Amino acid sequence: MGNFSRQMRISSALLKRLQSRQGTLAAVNVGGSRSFTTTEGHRPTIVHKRSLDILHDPWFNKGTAFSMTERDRLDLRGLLPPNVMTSEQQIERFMADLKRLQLSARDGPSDPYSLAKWRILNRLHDRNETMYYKVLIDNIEEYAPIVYTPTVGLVCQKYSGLFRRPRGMYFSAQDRGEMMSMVYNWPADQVDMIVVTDGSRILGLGDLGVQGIGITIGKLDLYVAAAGINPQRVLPVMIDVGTNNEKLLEDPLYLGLQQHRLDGEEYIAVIDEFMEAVFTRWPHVIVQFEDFQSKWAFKLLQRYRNNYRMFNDDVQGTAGVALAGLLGAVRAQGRPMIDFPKMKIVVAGAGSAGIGVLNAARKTMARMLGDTEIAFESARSQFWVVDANGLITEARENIDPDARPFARKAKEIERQGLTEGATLVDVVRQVKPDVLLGLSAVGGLFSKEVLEALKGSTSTRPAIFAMSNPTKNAECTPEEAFSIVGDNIIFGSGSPFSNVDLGNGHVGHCNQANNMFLFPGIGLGTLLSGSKIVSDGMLQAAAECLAAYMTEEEVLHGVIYPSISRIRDITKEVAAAVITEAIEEDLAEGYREIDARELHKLNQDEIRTYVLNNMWCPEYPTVVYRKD
Ligand SMILES: NC(=O)c1ccc[n+]([C@@H]2O[C@H](COP(=O)([O-])OP(=O)(O)OC[C@H]3O[C@@H](n4cnc5c(N)ncnc54)[C@H](O)[C@@H]3O)[C@@H](O)[C@H]2O)c1
Ligand SMILES: O=C(O)C[C@H](O)C(=O)O
Ligand SMILES: [Mg+2]
Repeated sequence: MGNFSRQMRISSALLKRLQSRQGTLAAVNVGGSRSFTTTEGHRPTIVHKRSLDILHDPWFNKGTAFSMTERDRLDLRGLLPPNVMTSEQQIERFMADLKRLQLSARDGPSDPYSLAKWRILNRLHDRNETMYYKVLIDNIEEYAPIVYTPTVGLVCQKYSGLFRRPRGMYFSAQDRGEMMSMVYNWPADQVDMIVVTDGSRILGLGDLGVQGIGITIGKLDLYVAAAGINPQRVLPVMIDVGTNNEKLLEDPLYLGLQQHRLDGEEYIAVIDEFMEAVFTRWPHVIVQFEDFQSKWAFKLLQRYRNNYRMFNDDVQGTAGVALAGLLGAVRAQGRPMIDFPKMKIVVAGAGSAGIGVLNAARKTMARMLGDTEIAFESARSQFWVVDANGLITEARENIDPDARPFARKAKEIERQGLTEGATLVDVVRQVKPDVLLGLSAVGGLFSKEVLEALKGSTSTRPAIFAMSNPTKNAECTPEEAFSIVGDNIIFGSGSPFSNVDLGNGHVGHCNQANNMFLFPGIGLGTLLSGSKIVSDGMLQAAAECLAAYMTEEEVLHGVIYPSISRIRDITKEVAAAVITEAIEEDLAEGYREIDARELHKLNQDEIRTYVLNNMWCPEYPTVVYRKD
């Protein structure tokens, strides 16, 4: 017998009658094996479970076909994407995906079987979490590109077809006023890490609406694999406030709310309600904001960062990773780090990521120059920022307030032979920068012409960071960079690429400049320090730890970031640095049985051991049954 024929609906009128007759609150457990005949002549299916237990039970699960009243009755609200589907729609979605399978499995960005691998891993994740994480940790280099960037981008794009079992929670614009109770539908009493998105800017792929949940799952996979956060204490969250992606708005198989995005006060009210709800149920949780469009990324960060344990990965995590790369590029030229304020840096992209990097780099330069206002002002002139409209100058109309501090002055650019809106190639040609850094989400932006222009760099070893994700959005490939600019360059990309064979036994090293080297350690360090906020100092400590991680020899060989196979070790180091800083700033309040006073007594090695001892490892525990 198929699932659908096994399912019988309990009408809400019948439910009320049953409840009043039996004095029970829920539709489950009604009458044991007794059965009632509904007005439609159907008999209800008696279930002895609710919440995730139902979704995980192939006998009773209807997935997205659970009606809203059933979702309320069975404590399922928030555990499914918001769009209720008919069984016909479910089948159509499944069939469309099945038909696409062969094609889909072949269009992985660099690996033709990436989606097929993702499906197999995902099924293991659904069946056996311990085994899944063991596979992931032991083969992180091979499978990070599948569960994380770049394949996760493809997964988000194809989420409608790939969706099987829900993972994580969905809060939608329709849940206003309900979130405080909905959070109790999640089965875990302890949640350490939430990664939340509103799906508005997923990697460089734009607005993917509810399908963006995939990125939060991928980030939390790294939290478990790299930081050893217990997988039973992570929660991926999608806040569905609608989408402005017209294709999804018209797609009958789309799983999210088919309305335009909420904006302004209405939008903020939804995010506020979510924050209040999760921090009420789990006061010690850390919330990582991920892939929010720039318009909201900064505003929400300012709104919450002083009152909640939260940070924005794209703004703050990326800033730290890029900063570590910039310092690495100075070291790779054989110069002391203190020379950093002399670097000329051209940044393409002035969104949440680009501006985050610019602010962090400017502050670091200013600190190195004596931390005065004059130093801060003089650091500004090391940056040239190019966005979709070209070079940003003070002459720009309607300039974004976050970009304004980096707008070049008229006098300066005149001297440099540049004008408002100058093209990237002209800027590179005139400025002859030490570093060209891309966070534009425009694949191929560092064209042959731009790279040719970079050959005129005044640096002995120019650095190119093509940081946009996923692979097809990278501003250039390492092959292009090494072949056009020269063998001596430093190269980093957001998504993984292979090293380049330069001939004569030489290898052009491709670094992965991705925030994955920081966010797991920032989260773990914050958790274990017990700090109530994620301070600028803690973020700076994380970045400096990453910058100092590589040896002199590695850096001189162009290796400025660790390989992903070392991600657990670098994460431990970053977490220890974050804890040390939290202690120094008197923010550390302790974690579980270790209190603030004890934390203060720990030396560096003891802090590292403390971190290691608190990292979850994928080993089977002994399981016993107890009736409670
Ligand atoms: N490697 C990492 O760790 C990392 C971290 C965060 C974000 N990213 C990537 O950075 C990219 C941007 O993210 P965001 O949140 O800042 O996005 P965003 O959409 O807010 O910003 C994109 C910026 O690029 C500019 N841009 C567009 N076309 C351009 C062009 N032709 N020339 C120059 N600039 C152009 C836009 O004007 C805008 O300022 C994404 O691809 C994302 O995946 C990478
Ligand atoms: O997710 C990534 O791989 C990095 C970053 O957070 C991004 O948005 O691109
Ligand atoms: Mg991101």
